[in-house]
Amino acid sequence: QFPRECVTLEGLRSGQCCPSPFGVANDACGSATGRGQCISIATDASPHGPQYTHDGRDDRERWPIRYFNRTCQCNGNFTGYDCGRCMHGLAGLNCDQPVAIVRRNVMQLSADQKRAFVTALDQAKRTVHPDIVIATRRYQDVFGPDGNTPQFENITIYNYFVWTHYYSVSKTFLGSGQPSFGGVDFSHEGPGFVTWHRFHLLQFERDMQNMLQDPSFALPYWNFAIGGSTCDICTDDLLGARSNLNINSISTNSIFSNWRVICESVEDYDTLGTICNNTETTPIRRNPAGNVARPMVQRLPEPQDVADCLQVNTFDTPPYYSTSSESFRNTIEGYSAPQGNYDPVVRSLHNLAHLFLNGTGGQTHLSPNDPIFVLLHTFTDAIFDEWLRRHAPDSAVYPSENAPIGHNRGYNMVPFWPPVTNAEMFLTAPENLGYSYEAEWPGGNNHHDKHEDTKLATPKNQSNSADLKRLESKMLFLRQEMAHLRAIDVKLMQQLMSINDGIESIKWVMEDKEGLASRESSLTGSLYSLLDSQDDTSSRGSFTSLHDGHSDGLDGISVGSYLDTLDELAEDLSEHTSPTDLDLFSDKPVIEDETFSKPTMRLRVDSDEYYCFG
Ligand SMILES: O=C(O)c1cc2cc(O)c(O)cc2[nH]1
Repeated sequence: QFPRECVTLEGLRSGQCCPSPFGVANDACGSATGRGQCISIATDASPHGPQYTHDGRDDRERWPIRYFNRTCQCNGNFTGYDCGRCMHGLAGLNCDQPVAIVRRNVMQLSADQKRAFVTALDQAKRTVHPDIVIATRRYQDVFGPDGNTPQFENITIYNYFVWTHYYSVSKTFLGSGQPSFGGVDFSHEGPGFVTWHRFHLLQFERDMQNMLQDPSFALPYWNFAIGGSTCDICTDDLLGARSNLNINSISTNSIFSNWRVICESVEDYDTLGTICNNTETTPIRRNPAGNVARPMVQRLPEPQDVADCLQVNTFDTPPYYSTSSESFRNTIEGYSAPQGNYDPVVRSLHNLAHLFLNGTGGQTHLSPNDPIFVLLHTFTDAIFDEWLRRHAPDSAVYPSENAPIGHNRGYNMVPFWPPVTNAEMFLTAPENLGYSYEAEWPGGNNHHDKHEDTKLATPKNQSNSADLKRLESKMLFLRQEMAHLRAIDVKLMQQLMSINDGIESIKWVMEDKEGLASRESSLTGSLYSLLDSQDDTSSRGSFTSLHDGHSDGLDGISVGSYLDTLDELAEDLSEHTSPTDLDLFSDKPVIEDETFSKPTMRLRVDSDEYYCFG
């Protein structure tokens, strides 16, 4: 939640968190190099909805003002709590090199890619976050029992991802002996659901990129809209199969069977007023499709549910809550039916996917402990991004007031640092946030037409389209190869002409030496006739079929013919020249960058065209 260097006594008392990048002393936000400057934090002053009735009692109100009121504002493409990093999708010293981050269907990754992803998650579970520490006490106790010991703790990268979710959904503590207030949720049941989870993933992806030192690392997604009652990603090469010994556990063949959850003691936090920390307790529980008491959550969403949801035109509707009807946000979140109508008994799409998991992943304070959360939310985010692309909404459709606390457009999302508003995540991802999804959606650009075919790509036709993409890139590769071959073609042609020049010189020498009458040059004739013929019976095979509709005019030249020609020339030369004469040429490779200087000549390469070299 806060950079380690800011949670000193001095930092907390000053309310300023403007570190210097790269360990340089006294260069707040890298202002000396123009990276950024330390500014006052703006917070949302608009009224929130009626759900929260305890103003003044919660550290998360007007986030992050209870802890800090000054932060770095970064210039240009710089970002981060100290302006020491590049904005999403950019890399390099000056943050001016684009990096393509493509989030792909996890089922379509190769075995190596799957293994690398699982291994990276496990590394994140064990690696202490290099920059961020978490508060382990509410603000009133954060200076410790003696008032001089800030109550912050290290946390691993993955556990930080879990902790931020827990902190955003936790209840408002109202004092010992009083029940905590549960009518508050800074990341669900409001318009901020999509923007909060989007940033949550972005931050985690960024942490993973830094950990792996790979700026192109991309989180994959789980297309959970496949219907049926099978968790297709619950296999040991991915998120873990079911244990043979315990229906609620993950197979010991999966690395995730070793994971232990954090934030489990929610009753303690709520009664004692404490906060979850990095303490790991019990294994992940998961029993996909196993909630027999609730048959409606025993099946995954259908492909058609996604197609329907994408056609809900309005981003959100009053009261901007889990009771909103005809709201895209409430539909993708899953409190409405996929067609948009609110129905209190319905659980669909995102909510349904959570509840289907039936265990750790189905409880809001715990759910990211199950790494399926990551993939479930990347797919949710992919749907959100597709909705943004299709409907191209004005930023004003995101409510600026009267949404539940934390969900107004200008609210800084809790508990992220540096402050980031919901509005900043309400933008199409490829153009504004530096990542995209490799996903197939129904109907292409048919977003406003309810009558067109809007069937979501099933895993089968998704894999067809991935095959198509692979085929396209193979074709691109082949075209490049062809261009390369054409370049070789030209060089061969040039060398042939040089050889021809040489032959002409030899002829001269021989004629001169032997005083023979001038005769018709069989060699030159041979060269010309061979190039004319483009003979498919060539012993080297013909390359004339290379023509691909992207002609640069050289496609008709046959490399095979040139090589044949060279053979014949060599034969001719051996017949008509002495070894001494051949020595003139023998140290020249057939393909070499440098060409002999040669007179301009026109060379016929097929019946209609002449090419000019010289
Ligand atoms: O009951 C629901 O609808 C429900 C459960 C659940 C768990 C979770 O982690 C979420 O993020 C949402 C959610 N909804």
